Amino acid sequence: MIHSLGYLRFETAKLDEWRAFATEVLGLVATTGPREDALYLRMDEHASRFTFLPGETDRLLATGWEAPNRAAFREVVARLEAAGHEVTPGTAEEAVDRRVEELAHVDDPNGNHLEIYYNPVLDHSPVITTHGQRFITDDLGLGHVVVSASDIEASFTFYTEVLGFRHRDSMRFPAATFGGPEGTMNWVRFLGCNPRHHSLGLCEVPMPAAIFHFMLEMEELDDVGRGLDRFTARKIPVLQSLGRHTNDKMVSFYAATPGGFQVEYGTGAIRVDDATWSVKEITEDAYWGHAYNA
Ligand SMILES: Cc1ccc(O)c(O)c1CC[C@@H]1C(=O)CC[C@]2(C)C(=O)CC[C@@H]12
Ligand SMILES: [Fe+2]
Repeated sequence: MIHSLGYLRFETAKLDEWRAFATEVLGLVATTGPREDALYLRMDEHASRFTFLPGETDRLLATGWEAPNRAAFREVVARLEAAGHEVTPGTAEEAVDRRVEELAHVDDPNGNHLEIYYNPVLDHSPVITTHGQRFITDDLGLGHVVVSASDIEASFTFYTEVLGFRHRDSMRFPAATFGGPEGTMNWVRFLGCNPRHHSLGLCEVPMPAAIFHFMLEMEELDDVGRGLDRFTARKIPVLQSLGRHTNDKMVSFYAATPGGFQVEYGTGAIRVDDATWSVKEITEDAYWGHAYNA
């Protein structure tokens, strides 16, 4: 139903900081786009995977979810409407700005804004990343994103039953980590829509729509190690040290972005076959590493 996480759109009060961070530290490729005042970033042949619009605040404006074709796009819209969600058609101008054929807007039950689209425009010029790393994208989408879900049951139903995401696994964490009551546990649930283990994480926290992190996956461990060196050299806080996740087996670290949320920079994740996958509860975030450096 949904093919992949296609793009992320942000508002930022720190556009110049984001431009330097995204290109020099993350290694994304700055490109031009319909708006002169926006920052567009490429990872692959998609014309833009990340768009930053200048504004007053730093926040995620939309997760862009790609439908594989027109029929699938129409079906997703119909399913959303049948389930009682308010779907707003994107305008022709919005489609030009996102460089897709058509899009629709909808909010998830916790206020995170989604754009569903199909037929993205490609840019066939070579993707020359700043540090020569290759991002693993294409049919797996740009990576993954973890968002807040104050009512995680409602969001879980929305993404799995309406949009067709598959539950891959979950983990409990102390609610007190994010200001919840002492002694109770909350869920983080990992959902996929293609062989990438998760394209979306839902984090049960008593807060409004928000992004925790986005993840970029690279081909080589050296790409991640060199990335870690760049964060260290610039004294950008690394908030969780290098480690290997117990669910998708990714080796990654987490660091601060100019937006106040985090980036996960990793490699080596497994691919999932829905025919044989079975849902699990993991009890540790990592086999080793991922130490919190608060
Ligand atoms: C546990 C885990 C597995 C794979 C991932 O790609 C991944 O990001 C995580 C951690 C998810 C999650 C988070 O992003 C917000 C803070 C959370 C809820 C914690 O406090 C523990 C797990 C963390
Ligand atoms: Fe993650």
